[in-house]
Amino acid sequence: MSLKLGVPSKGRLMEKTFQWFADRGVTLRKSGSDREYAGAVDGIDGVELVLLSAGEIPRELETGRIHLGVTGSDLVRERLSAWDQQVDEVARMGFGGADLIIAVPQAWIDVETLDDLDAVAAAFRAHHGFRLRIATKYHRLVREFLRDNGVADYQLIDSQGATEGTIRNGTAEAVADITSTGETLRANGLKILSDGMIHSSQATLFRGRRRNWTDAQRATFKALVAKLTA
Ligand SMILES: Nc1ncnc2c1ncn2[C@@H]1O[C@H](COP(=O)(O)OP(=O)(O)OP(=O)(O)O)[C@@H](O)[C@H]1O
Ligand SMILES: O=P(O)(O)OC[C@H]1O[C@H](OP(=O)(O)OP(=O)(O)O)[C@H](O)[C@@H]1O
Repeated sequence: MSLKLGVPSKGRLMEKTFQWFADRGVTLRKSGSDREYAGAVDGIDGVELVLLSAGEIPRELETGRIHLGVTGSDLVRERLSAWDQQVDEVARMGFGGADLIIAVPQAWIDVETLDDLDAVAAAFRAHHGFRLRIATKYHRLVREFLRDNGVADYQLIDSQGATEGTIRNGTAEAVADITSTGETLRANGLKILSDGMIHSSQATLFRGRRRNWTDAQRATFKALVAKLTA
């Protein structure tokens, strides 16, 4: 059986992933039409390309349905519990960079740090009778980060998109989201807490730690890594 490599099927990560492999002598391409999620690999034998949503790749690595996968380091940490026991990093790829941060309205002039947020959260609850709301799609990472930093008086509101808009819409008081240029934060009148950096993400090639690989798959993996990291 071949070694299965999962890469993002569309969007910002797909093209740069294809380019990264091409620069190292391995050609990945979609076979068939643009909507068909099958692919082909040239430049090395025994590797099969599987096109998947970036968000699904962590789980596919965990279950062993793919052996290698490219996705954001944020998504692996968010989607897998004890991620470093499920996957190994093979290569940080140097693109797809984005920071997962906590931001609050610029108008909150007394709130610059997590300690300030904690104080505001306690006052907020006393005043409103419910906990300050933080909108995010990164539930695991945000909970762990706030727990480790002693912030407890909050609730998470699930937001799968347009997260920065939740404050204007009155459904959250703060957000935890990805930023790259910072434009979305600025446009929504938000500022990042000075110690509010949760994770600095980039596209990364991961290997699943399930070790039920055949000898042929191991040999292919060795040859591929030699090419990619030469
Ligand atoms: N400006 C940005 N905004 C959002 N994500 C970004 C940005 N820059 C890089 N990324 C990274 O891209 C990855 C998310 O990619 P994408 O949205 O295509 O995946 P997805 O969640 O699987 O989406 P979908 O479910 O729509 O396929 C994350 O690792 C994220 O950190
Ligand atoms: O710092 P910036 O360069 O402004 O980028 C950050 C924005 O990009 C992402 O949204 P995306 O475009 O993925 O849409 P989404 O709101 O559906 O997640 C992210 O959720 C932020 O909203």
